[in-house]
Amino acid sequence: MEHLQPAMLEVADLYCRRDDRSLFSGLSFGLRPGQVLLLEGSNGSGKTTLLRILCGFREADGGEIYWSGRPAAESSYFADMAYVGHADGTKKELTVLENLRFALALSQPGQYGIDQALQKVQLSGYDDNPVQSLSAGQKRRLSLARLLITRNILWILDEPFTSLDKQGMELIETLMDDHAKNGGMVILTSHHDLTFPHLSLQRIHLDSCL
Ligand SMILES: Nc1ncnc2c1ncn2[C@@H]1O[C@H](COP(=O)(O)OP(=O)(O)OP(=O)(O)O)[C@@H](O)[C@H]1O
Repeated sequence: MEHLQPAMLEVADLYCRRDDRSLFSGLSFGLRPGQVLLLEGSNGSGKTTLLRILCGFREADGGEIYWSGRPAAESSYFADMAYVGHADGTKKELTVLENLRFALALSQPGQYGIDQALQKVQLSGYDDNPVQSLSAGQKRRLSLARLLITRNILWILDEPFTSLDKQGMELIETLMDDHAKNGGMVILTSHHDLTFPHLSLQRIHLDSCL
């Protein structure tokens, strides 16, 4: 029955060039609640660029993005998605707690409260630490806590496993799994192999989208 459910995110015929070089063209895919899409491709193939287009940070050179059947810009798309990129998106001079409160002030509350989220990402006890005193992996965990405390449907994650230890990598897989089971969607790039036994995992290889 799954195929009868319409795609909530529909990307149609997307085209992007950079410095007179086509990065990808004719790129089309759909994503339904509960699905995870892994973007693969060699270095420089355009994975980050595609994610930045999906987040609205950059315009595509052609094509359309639809959310629930409407053009993304005319829908709740930008309120419904959350992005975690290479920069961790936190303010380094503020504490862990201040950063999360700040994120919450800009968004609707999500599934977890701040304390619960910090516990989930194993940052309990770091509430009053300035972000600049955290390790790279702890900063990455904090950016994941931000996803948990705010309401969002689509997670867009650029290399989320970077800087994480084995336990942290398993944690992300669990969080993505839980998010998908709750009807969420995830688009991510990763050079790591993923092992989601239960997830409906789609893969797109950007090297073949020229
Ligand atoms: N700020 C920029 N200005 C000009 N060109 C850029 C810029 N950022 C990326 N590019 C170019 O765009 C192309 C795609 O880069 P992108 O970062 O999207 O690739 P990627 O697939 O994410 O690579 P990686 O696997 O190395 O992270 C590359 O050729 C890169 O040189």
